[in-house]
Amino acid sequence: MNHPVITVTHAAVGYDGRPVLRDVSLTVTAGEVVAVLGANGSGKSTLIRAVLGLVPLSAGSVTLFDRPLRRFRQWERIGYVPQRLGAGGGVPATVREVVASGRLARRGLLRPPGAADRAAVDSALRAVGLAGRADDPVATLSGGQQQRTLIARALAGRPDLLVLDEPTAGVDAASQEAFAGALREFVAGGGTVLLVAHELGPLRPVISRAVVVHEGGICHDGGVPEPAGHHAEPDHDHVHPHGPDEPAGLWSN
Ligand SMILES: Nc1ncnc2c1ncn2[C@@H]1O[C@H](COP(=O)(O)OP(=O)(O)OP(=O)(O)O)[C@@H](O)[C@H]1O
Repeated sequence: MNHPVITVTHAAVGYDGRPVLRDVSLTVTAGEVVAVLGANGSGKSTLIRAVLGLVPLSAGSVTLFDRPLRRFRQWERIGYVPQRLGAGGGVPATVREVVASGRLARRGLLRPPGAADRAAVDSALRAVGLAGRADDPVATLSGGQQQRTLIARALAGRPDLLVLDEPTAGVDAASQEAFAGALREFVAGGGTVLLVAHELGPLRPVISRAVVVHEGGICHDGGVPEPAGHHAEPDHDHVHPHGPDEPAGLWSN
């Protein structure tokens, strides 16, 4: 089960000549749920966008499912939920329509949806707890429910890898719980996840590994660090040693 899904080797990325990531190496293997953490502007989104080929590397390389990025063609194997699209903005589409659009890469534009498409859409809606809202316009949903709709859209494509940029930022608690359940189910079915997060909340038990981006590099790759401010909690008992490489304020903005 430890087949490499994402391999980033000595990657560097910059915008307009300004370096954001320098010499980043990271491997994500099948079945892992890897959280990318770090302060605002540290380069978390840049890292996952580089993995997907959405920003060019100035050095290093990326492989997806053992294929160099420039030769990777099986995009239907990847579900990507970018950072917040913003409010529905009056989009008249129903929840089911948005989720069904996640099947397009699988079935092609010109073929009408078949039983497999409908089953994938229904199961994705159930996974995120929105089966009861399927026929409602997305614009009538809360921000968290809209975010869940986008996650269901990615799941409906039956990807092998899900890449999510801050899927729970500003999302209500019920949606966070629903999302954690959907992720657990996705991974139980053999999926792999790379996600950017500020706070893990209900996702914490689902995360198998955390990567912390700091000053253009990865300063931690391993267990999920404790959130900043944890020491201030009244029941904190100081039984766990903190690693020497754990930067202060990891979770703060
Ligand atoms: N398209 C772009 N053009 C120029 N600079 C950019 C671009 N995208 C990001 N940056 C800059 O690159 C740096 C890293 O941004 P990035 O969005 O990767 O960080 P992040 O860790 O995901 O931040 P946040 O937690 O705020 O989402 C920031 O200084 C940002 O301003």
